[in-house]
Amino acid sequence: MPDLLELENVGAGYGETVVLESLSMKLAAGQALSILGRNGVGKTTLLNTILGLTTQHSGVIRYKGRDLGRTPSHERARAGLGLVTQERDIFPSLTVDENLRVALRAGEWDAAGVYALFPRLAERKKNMGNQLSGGEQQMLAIGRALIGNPDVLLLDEPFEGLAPVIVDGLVDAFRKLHQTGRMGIVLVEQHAELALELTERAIVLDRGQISWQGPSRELLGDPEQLARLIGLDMAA
Ligand SMILES: Nc1ncnc2c1ncn2[C@@H]1O[C@H](COP(=O)(O)OP(=O)(O)OP(=O)(O)O)[C@@H](O)[C@H]1O
Repeated sequence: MPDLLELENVGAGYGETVVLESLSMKLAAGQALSILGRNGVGKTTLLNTILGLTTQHSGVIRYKGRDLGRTPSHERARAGLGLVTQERDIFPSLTVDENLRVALRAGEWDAAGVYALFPRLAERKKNMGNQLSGGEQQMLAIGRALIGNPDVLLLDEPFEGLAPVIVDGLVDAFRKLHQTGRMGIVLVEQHAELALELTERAIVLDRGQISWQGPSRELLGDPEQLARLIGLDMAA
């Protein structure tokens, strides 16, 4: 069986600006992968590149064995690549329920499934998108990606700026998704230890290139190397 997602020597950026250089990675079905690194090293750019939202200068991105080439981002989304951005992209004047249903794509996940995963969203069903707390917005953003029934879920710093109790709830949801699903998950995260605990493999980026990749467990068990790779302040 081919890997779900494979990048081979991918170079990408914004217009002529180069951000990522010769980056190669693989993601199998059911696998979760952390993308770690200091601020500005290209983590978001990597997710955007997979979704076709940047300028790809070189290399190949294969999804289910097929070269995505110049496939536009909306087609990549329709084919099963689901991105949850840091901005969350909630429609402010639609209700929670409407925000969810606009993204519906037939499959295992439906609104009932999302509400079961995030009961808090069920209670806010009729609230407008602009009447939600940060944590509720994040649940809705993830729920909206899920209801699109993606085969690959790309999460850009989903725990950023949220209260610890909310993070705990999202972490539980992440574990459920990972344990039960066949989805491949790519998790960009500043909280390195947490990300390493949640995933099997990790990639560390440094100035647009991979400075380390391997089993998450290995990096988790070597705090000195982790601190060297991503900085002391970010390792915890
Ligand atoms: N739209 C854009 N146009 C031009 N350059 C950009 C754009 N977005 C990001 N960059 C640049 O690309 C580089 C990588 O940014 P990116 O957001 O991918 O890093 P990051 O690792 O996700 O950072 P952070 O952890 O702060 O979110 C940075 O130098 C940034 O200034």
